[in-house]
Amino acid sequence: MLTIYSDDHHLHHGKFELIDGQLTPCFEKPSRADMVLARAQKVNLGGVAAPREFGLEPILRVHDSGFVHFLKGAWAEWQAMGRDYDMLPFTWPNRRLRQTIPDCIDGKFGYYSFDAGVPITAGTWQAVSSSVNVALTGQAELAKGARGVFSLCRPPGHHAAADYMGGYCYFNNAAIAAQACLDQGAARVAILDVDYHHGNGTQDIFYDRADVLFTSIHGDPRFEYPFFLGYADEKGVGVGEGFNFNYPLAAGSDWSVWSLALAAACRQIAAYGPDVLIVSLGVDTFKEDPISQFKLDSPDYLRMGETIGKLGLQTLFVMEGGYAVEEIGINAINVLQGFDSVQ
Ligand SMILES: NCCCNCCCCCS
Ligand SMILES: [Zn+2]
Repeated sequence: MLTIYSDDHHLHHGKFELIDGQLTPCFEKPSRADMVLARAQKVNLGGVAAPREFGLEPILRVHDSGFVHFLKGAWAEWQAMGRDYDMLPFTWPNRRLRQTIPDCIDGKFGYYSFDAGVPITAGTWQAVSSSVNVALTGQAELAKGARGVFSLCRPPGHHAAADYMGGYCYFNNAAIAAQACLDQGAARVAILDVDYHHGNGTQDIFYDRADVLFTSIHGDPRFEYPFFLGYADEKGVGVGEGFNFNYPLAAGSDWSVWSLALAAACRQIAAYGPDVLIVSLGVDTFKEDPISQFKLDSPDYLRMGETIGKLGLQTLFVMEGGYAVEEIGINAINVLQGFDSVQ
């Protein structure tokens, strides 16, 4: 399987995130993607290609222009205030507060984010733009007929919605790739989000639409981030009703439980009959993940890939989370090798 990868992700390396009351060194760090690339090369998964440049247009097909232009200009605006350290938001427009965009950068940052997990640094814009190009280059390979392609995106994207970032995510790489499929003539695109955390951003983007089926298996929002979306009763709205399926699972869930949810999601995907499948590939479901509470083990990822491969769909794998850095490469590439093992 071909891997699309850009070194530009090294330009984004936040120092701290706020977790459980403490400023903690960022779990979302460059070594994550380095380890995945190294594993892909070690097992000769296939070629590695650099992304092509697609510009802002495909991003603006999914994201609000005010949001995009805020992110593009944020660092320069911050520097102009004499600040040379990471940007972090700290105030958000909660219930019954005005949804008016302030002039002050701290207010704008809060308006365009939903948590403190999104540091903006000097290189963030370049890194997130390249991460989108990695996803779109993978999508272009699929459009040329590839059975499976791996877009090794970093930063991840599934927590980012049209007009807010969060959870280490800035632009929603998978959603932008899905929209590109539709803009190029696909009638239906299915997204399977296997990351430990609910893909709230991806759900939000497509919630009122029938041309994208969203399915997600994740930690139950009653106890797990992102807390405020991801319940099983979220089925879509308007014409989108019936095209959203959430499979929240209890802490401690292992393959025996997780695989049942995968089978259910695959039944929905097969019934939907998509032209293409996009997998938001997070491997923070791993039993040793430092911020997660599922119990999948490395061999389970081979079986995950096989199950997805048996759907018989052209599939774009878009890298999302996974924070056990020593094993992230083994686990992510196991999925792709499992997929490739299905003829
Ligand atoms: N107590 C854990 C807090 C986690 N905060 C953000 C997690 C983002 C995951 C991206 S896949
Ligand atoms: Zn995650």
